[in-house]
Amino acid sequence: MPSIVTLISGRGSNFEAIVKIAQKEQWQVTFAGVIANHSEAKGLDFARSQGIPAFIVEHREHPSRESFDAALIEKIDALGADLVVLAGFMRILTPAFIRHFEGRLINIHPALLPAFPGLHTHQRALEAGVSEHGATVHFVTEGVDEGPIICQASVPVLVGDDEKSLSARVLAAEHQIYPRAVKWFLDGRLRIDGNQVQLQPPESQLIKL
Ligand SMILES: Nc1nc2c(c(=O)[nH]1)N[C@@H](CN(C=O)c1ccc(C(=O)N[C@@H](CCC(=O)O)C(=O)O)cc1)CN2
Ligand SMILES: NCC(=O)N[C@@H]1O[C@H](COP(=O)([O-])[O-])[C@@H](O)[C@H]1O
Repeated sequence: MPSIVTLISGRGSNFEAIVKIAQKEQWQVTFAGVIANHSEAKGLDFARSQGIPAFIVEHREHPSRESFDAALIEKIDALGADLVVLAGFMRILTPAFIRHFEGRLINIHPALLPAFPGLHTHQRALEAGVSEHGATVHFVTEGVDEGPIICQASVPVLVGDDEKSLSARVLAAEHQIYPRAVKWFLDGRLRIDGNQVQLQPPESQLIKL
């Protein structure tokens, strides 16, 4: 049975959405563990409530990114991961980490990449005056938020939106598309052809909500 290790930094709502749909649809998958980069990550509480092993690898206790990432690799390998899911994980990962998990490391980004890579995407979208925003699931590569796109969903930016209202609308979209992308991976439907992700059998990778 394939196993997933999830990395979080905060509330872990994407992780929760994946676990709940996996339970509802009775996926054949093991959630081998959740790892947070600091102890205040509330998503650890949800993991514990579900009997999913929860761990903290405190990035502030490491002298370098390389040291932190090496500790992450050791923990993830000890748990066993066919897929590593970044879910609100807020640390840039080193080339060594990327190489170690290449092709089985995914992330959800709160924007329609390639628009708005990095942080503070909702505020930046509002400041840019875009009429649509959204979320992207992608394979993770050394470059930040540059990896091959697996799927996306768009949401409207409404008159009167602020960062709170827009982020909530995007987050609701994330909770729909991330579980879909994880299941595609688990079902062996994703192939990377150069920088393009091919889904077999084909279906739209721009998900209608
Ligand atoms: N090598 C890669 N690492 C990560 C990627 C990636 O595509 N390549 N995706 C990110 C997730 N992410 C956006 O989706 C993201 C997370 C964090 C940052 C960032 O600047 N982090 C700062 C610390 C910020 C903080 O602690 O609040 C940092 O690491 O110095 C940018 C983008 C996950 N990693
Ligand atoms: N660059 C990474 C990033 O900004 N991730 C974003 O963190 C939020 C909290 O996720 P969570 O509720 O799953 O913890 C989500 O919107 C996710 O897209």
